[in-house]
Amino acid sequence: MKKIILLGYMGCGKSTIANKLSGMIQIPYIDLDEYIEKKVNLTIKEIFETHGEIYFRKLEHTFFVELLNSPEKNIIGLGGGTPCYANNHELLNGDGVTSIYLKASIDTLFNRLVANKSKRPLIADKSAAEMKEFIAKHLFDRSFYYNYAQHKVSVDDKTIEETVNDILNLLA
Ligand SMILES: Nc1ncnc2c1ncn2[C@@H]1O[C@H](COP(=O)(O)OP(=O)(O)OP(=O)(O)O)[C@@H](O)[C@H]1O
Ligand SMILES: O=C(O)C1=C[C@@H](O)[C@@H](O)[C@H](O)C1
Ligand SMILES: [Mg+2]
Repeated sequence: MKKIILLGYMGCGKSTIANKLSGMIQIPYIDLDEYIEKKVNLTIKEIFETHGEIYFRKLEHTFFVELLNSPEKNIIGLGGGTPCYANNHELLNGDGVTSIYLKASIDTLFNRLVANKSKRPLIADKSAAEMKEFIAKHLFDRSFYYNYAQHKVSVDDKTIEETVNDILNLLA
């Protein structure tokens, strides 16, 4: 089986869905953000604060390529911005990869992120009104890259189990 890559905007459910899927199909899940944090022994927030976003994007590319080149079968959950930098979108169609965009509407993302923004440096200091505007613009810019995924699964108004089932059907 190919490596399964889940991508999409912050809060679309990559970590939640990947964890559930991993348990069901018995393939290990690696979260790229967590992988980077372990490799450099800093949280994402600390990397942004200490070294800035450009440095983070370089790390993100390096470790994404490292994971793709590893021989293990696994599910890789990307960071929300991973496909949008360093030509990472081209890697979504490489040999040995099944890439799936978890597509969420602005409202779904806003509702999930508004109460849970502190670990996400790009939105941590925004008010609710600013966040909605930010998500709308950002999602518009990023959709171009997300659409390079081989498959798209809509997550709006679905339970975790329903989304996982949609993915299992794609993989069948
Ligand atoms: N049906 C659902 N599917 C997935 N996640 C859901 C669902 N309903 C609520 N959530 C919640 O949405 C929030 C965001 O999910 P999660 O952290 O998995 O997103 P993410 O895409 O990994 O975000 P990030 O890119 O910031 O790591 C979590 O609190 C999760 O519990
Ligand atoms: O959307 C983004 O650009 C980000 C999403 C997170 O997963 C982290 O990778 C980081 O906070 C940047
Ligand atoms: Mg996550």
